[in-house]
Amino acid sequence: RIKLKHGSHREGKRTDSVMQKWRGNGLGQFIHWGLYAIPGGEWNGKQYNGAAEWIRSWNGIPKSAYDSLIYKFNPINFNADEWASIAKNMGAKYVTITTKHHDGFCLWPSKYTSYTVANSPWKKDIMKPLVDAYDKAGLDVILYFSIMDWNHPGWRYDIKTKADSIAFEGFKKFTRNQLIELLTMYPKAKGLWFDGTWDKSWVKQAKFADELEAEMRKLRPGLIIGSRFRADEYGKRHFDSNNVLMGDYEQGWERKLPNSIADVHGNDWDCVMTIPENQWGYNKAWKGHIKSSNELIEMTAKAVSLGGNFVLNFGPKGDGSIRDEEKKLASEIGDWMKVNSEAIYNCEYSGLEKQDWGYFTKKREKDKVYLIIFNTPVSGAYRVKLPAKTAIAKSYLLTNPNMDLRVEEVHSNEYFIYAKPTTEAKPFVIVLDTKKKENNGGNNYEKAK
Ligand SMILES: Cc1ccc([C@@H]2N[C@@H](C)[C@@H](O)[C@H]2O)cc1
Repeated sequence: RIKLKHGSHREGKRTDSVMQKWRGNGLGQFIHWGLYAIPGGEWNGKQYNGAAEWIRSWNGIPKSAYDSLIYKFNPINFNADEWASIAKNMGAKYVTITTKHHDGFCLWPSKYTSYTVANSPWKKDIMKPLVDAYDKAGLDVILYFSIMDWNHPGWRYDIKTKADSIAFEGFKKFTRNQLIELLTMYPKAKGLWFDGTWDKSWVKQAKFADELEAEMRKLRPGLIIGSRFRADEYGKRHFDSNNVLMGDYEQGWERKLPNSIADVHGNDWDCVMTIPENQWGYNKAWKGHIKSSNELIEMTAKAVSLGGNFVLNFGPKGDGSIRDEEKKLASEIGDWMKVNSEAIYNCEYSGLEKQDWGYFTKKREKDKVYLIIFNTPVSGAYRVKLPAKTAIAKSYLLTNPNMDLRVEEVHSNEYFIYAKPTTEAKPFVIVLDTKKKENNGGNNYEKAK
């Protein structure tokens, strides 16, 4: 172990109730909204083929033209309650909302820059109605904040000269002021989701960032901050130089999922995911592979089966409305969650060996295991291997708890559960009530002949 002053200050999962609640959320909504939603990936009839929220970085749009989009921000169809109800009906338990993306435009009336909603035709604060609407709908709010800020004159990608260093000191103060401002103006926020922290200029600020994280945690006890915020004094990010997770959960799973429990190193984590291949902000072109609700439900199940949360991104249009394709997916996911969310909420990694038919989840602090079935074997038999001391007390479809399913013990601690797949091509859930095995090792079920 090497001595670190600015490495991780905590090992293992947080056990406090705020983190327990976060851990049990299972499904969240991400919102990417800002000036980039106005061009929507297109400028002067030309398509930007990168991610729409990065259009400012494209040489197809003059930077000054992009920056002047502030004078076009007037989302007449913005309805915070509608966004919150879409998320609630999808079955999301929390939302992560961009307060400021890389372009530096602030969705709140920050005192520390003029590049905010206050100086747009809209004039009003966007964050307050959003935080209040999601809170009223019963969803926790996490604030996304990009450290990298293309609008601030003090931003630098690296610090090479004395002038860079002086400019960046001003930028650091500005950043600290904005973060304290956000936590003060929106005290209901449960956490911060940091982005834009990969450049050398910020990676070199181990001491400053460590002290800033401490200041934020002191101001907001219980605040949830992920592994992406700060690097240690050797520039190590996400995991410090002793390979200990930075922050409260791992934020490395962007548009990808871990494949096995070994990939998550016993940490909390979230996976943030786009519906198209790689568009976070609104893009007029709804092209390439658009994930179906079945795919997104499977990603949610996989994430929860490996002890993480799945956070699905929505990119509202420049006028503040949410596109129909996203609303349709949210309601399809919600239809499934209305029936099956018992296998998602407050569930965790089961410790059981993955089987081909789908994913196991386990209810926290309960002897209840869920089989979320995506691939029905032609045999109609679902294989389950249990630890030696665990027996099956009861097995049934989540949608029909009064009808016991046939269970056959094919070897010791290995069973086939027989169930007819549901008629429509949608995943379904088998529940196992487990119990400790009596010492005679007897099961209630027939032994293999
Ligand atoms: C290379 C790269 C940088 C930043 C991103 C940002 N992180 C996502 C959560 C979005 O905000 C995207 O713009 C994505 C890829």
